[in-house]
Amino acid sequence: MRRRYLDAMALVRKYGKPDNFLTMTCNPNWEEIKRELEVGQIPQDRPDLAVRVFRAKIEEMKRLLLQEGILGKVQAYVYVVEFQKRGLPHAHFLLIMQRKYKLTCPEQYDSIISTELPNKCKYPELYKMVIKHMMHGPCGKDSYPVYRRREDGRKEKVRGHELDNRWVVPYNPFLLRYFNCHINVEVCSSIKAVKYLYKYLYKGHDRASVSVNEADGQGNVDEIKMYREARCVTPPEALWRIYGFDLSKNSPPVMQLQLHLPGMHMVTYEEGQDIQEILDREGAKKSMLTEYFEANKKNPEARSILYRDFPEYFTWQKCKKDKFWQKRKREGVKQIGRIISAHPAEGERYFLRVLLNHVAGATSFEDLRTVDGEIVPSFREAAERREGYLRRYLCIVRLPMREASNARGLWDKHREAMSEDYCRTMLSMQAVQNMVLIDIRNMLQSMGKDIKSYPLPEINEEYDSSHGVDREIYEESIIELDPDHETLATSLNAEQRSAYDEILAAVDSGEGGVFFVDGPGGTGKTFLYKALLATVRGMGNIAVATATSGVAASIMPGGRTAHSRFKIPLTIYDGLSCSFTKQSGTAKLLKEASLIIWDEATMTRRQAVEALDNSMRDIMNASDRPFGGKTVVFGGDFRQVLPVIRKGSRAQVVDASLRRSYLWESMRHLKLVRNMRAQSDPWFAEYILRVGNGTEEDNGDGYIRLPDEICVPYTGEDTDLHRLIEDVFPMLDDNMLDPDYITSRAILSTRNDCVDRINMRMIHHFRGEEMVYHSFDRADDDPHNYYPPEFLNSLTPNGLPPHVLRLKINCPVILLRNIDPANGLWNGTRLIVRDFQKNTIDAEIVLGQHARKRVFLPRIPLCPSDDEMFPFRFKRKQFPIRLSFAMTINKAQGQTIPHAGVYLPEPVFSHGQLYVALSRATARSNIKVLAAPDDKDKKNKKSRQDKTKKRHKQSGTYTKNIVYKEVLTL
Ligand SMILES: Nc1ncnc2c1ncn2[C@@H]1O[C@H](COP(=O)(O)OP(=O)(O)OP(=O)(O)O)[C@@H](O)[C@H]1O
Repeated sequence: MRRRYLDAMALVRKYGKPDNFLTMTCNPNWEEIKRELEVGQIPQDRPDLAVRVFRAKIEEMKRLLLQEGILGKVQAYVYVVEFQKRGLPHAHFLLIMQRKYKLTCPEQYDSIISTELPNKCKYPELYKMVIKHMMHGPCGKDSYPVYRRREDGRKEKVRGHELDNRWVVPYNPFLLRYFNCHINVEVCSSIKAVKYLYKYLYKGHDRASVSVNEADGQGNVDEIKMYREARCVTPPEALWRIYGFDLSKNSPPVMQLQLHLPGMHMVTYEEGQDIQEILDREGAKKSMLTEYFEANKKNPEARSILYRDFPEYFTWQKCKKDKFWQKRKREGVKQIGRIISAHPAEGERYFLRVLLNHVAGATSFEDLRTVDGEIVPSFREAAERREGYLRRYLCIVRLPMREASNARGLWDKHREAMSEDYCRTMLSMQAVQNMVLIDIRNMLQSMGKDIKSYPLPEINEEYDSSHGVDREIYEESIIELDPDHETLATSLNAEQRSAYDEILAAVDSGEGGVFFVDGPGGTGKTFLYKALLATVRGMGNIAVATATSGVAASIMPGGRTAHSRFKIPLTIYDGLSCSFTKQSGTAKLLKEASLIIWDEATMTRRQAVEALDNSMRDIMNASDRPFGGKTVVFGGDFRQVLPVIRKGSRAQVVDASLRRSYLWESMRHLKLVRNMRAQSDPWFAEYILRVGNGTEEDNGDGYIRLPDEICVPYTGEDTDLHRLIEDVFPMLDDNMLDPDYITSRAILSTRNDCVDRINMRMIHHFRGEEMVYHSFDRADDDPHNYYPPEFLNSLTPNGLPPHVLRLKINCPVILLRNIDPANGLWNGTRLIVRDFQKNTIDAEIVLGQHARKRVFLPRIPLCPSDDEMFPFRFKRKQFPIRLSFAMTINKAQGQTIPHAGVYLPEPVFSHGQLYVALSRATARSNIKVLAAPDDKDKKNKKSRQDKTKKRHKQSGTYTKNIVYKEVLTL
């Protein structure tokens, strides 16, 4: 079964790119079947009779689709007949059309798929069938286009409810009329939806028959035979006939509708014309769009018509003196409008188009930006606010931070608003409610919360497309394969290739193996992981991608942090196990997985890796084999900073590293040496590597010389820091609105207090009004109030936001918690603040695969890690962000910072810090370092003076480099 599913996926990949597929779901009409069988009731003991009739109908449907080509010529197809436990069969089709017959624009969708009540007088039979079969839906999926659903005021009473076009399940009039049963036909443009179609293969239904076919092996239906038999009907003809259009005429013309931001429409003029004259000309300020607004102002009846449908009801009049929309005298004129396209990268113009395509009746640009009576600053925000998704996120999901008991009230109050998007894709009320609840459940789950702790309505699991499959496995199965990644394997270099072959040999043999891919930055570790993931997933197997940090995890498709994926407990000790049970979805996922990847393993404590080993041996019932005999690939670079052990000695730090694990010896070490990153400054790349390896010559005290070009001269004055800031953020005033400028720069330092100092300075200079958010701090187990709030407020533990968070619009921030990994909100995600709400911050993700996404950040209670060792349980309620003009070197590990500054008022204090700080840059020209001579060594003042003297005698700037050579794998 699985094989067939994979074959189907292969077909989709082969023929489906880059556009879309048609999916169909058919349920039998029992009345019809009983009539055909000439029975009043289908005998309980003879369900096969009904199935036989249904099958015959499916055969007929195949004939129409594949031979007659009623929806267009089919390149390849897959169909599944599913027998549910209740005994009701369903048929599902996936059709991949030949290139010429792919549906690429809304007009084409609308010609094949209808989501409207047909004309009752013209097509009375079809009308009845739509009411009977198509007014309730299986369930909504994403990746489908938004079909035309005119709000034409027509309603029908169905099962006691007044329903209008919004309640019509997408259907094809011809097929519905022909078969008189529920047939949902949709266009989908994502592989996700195809996977959805096959979900029951995982669900393990009693019986299912699947057929996967390339039309005739060469990709053609037998056209010659069809031609001879004169049965080939082109799809528009078949459909026009049903619609009653005149076949002799061509399809209706398309009118391009202007699209522009306020005051930015085009004006035509002739060479030599006076600019002022052109601007003063009558009608110069008018465009189709501005006049659409005007028409809406003047004609109340126009307000139910979308801009793109306007040409059907109005004609565009343009003469020398004036421009306007005039009401058509004749109704029923087929004139299709199409709003000129806009690419998402165009930002506001794109969102303006999205709004125009969904909102009818706007009377001005401002009106379009009005949501719930409030004018929002941008079209983007207006478009997003209209999405039920965001409302769900805001309403319930940010609730864990408030009292869960509010949930029911909020649900009742905002249910409709939260359902907007699902209502649009049309479902029964019940289905909409369930889909929304399932979404909320998933969002909560990704934040580690359980919907059951909220007094919300019960979910009917039938509506969950992952129903019956453990969520972990379902999520892995719907990871989209990037076609580009499938070809990576062919471009691996020799070292990568040999690692790739070895790892895959372990996967293929089923014997398993544990590997450590050892390579400094730029040697193509991520490249190798991507190739491995694509190959293993492409074979239909499960590959689990994880990394120690969220930032690294987000680069891999389907990547998760190792802690969340493996459920590694926060408190780490020897002999630890993961906290999932043998029956859990996580255990099943890991058992099924053919490959597990854990990147940046050098940054985690060995006990976390050992916990995974313990649990894997347990779930695989193979106590004598590392990781229970799975293929597990670790990766990392021991030159980078090691796991943080608060106040830990060198021996303790080294002991916590993976290098000291009992697993180390059983790992096969695969070295990557060749730097694959384009190098503009090879000397500097070599230099950094020497710093990391501890082979750069020092002055005898562990101090190494920094290249002169990168140093900001140290004078001991406050102006030094100012200079560093100027170097890293040149002309800040002119550039502060440019997100690329802001996020490609940061100053790194060793300690939080230095970082805070720089951030304070930067935000002070940043233009705009300041918003200050104070945290609520408390000590949970302090009944006698030993720790007053002023004291708690003064604490700045690692990983926690400050008590006083000062922000301005457009300032950069970094997220400190994984609050919604599925939507790119990791610990380490970099964002730009876009607006302030009362209890949320509106921000935009600026880097990585979720870049440009707008998100709302809630205030949440945060606790410091156990390492902080407070004698009480400290809780701070604050937005989980910090300013990120400056950040600690540890936080910068894994971040891309093309223009970095390094501020070392004190020398680095742990292994790998200098290497990590310097290696953020790729050339001497894009890094600046301000390093103070060491004056901390107060114990031996004299020796310090001697050393300083000695250092001063040496020309150039020296700074400390700490390398624990015992962990390196040179
Ligand atoms: N075989 C290859 N062919 C072409 N480009 C490659 C190859 N291997 C790596 N690259 C490119 O080199 C650059 C560095 O690779 P990659 O990001 O995989 O390295 P890395 O070891 O993961 O680095 P880091 O640890 O700094 O993230 C990337 O731009 C990548 O696309």
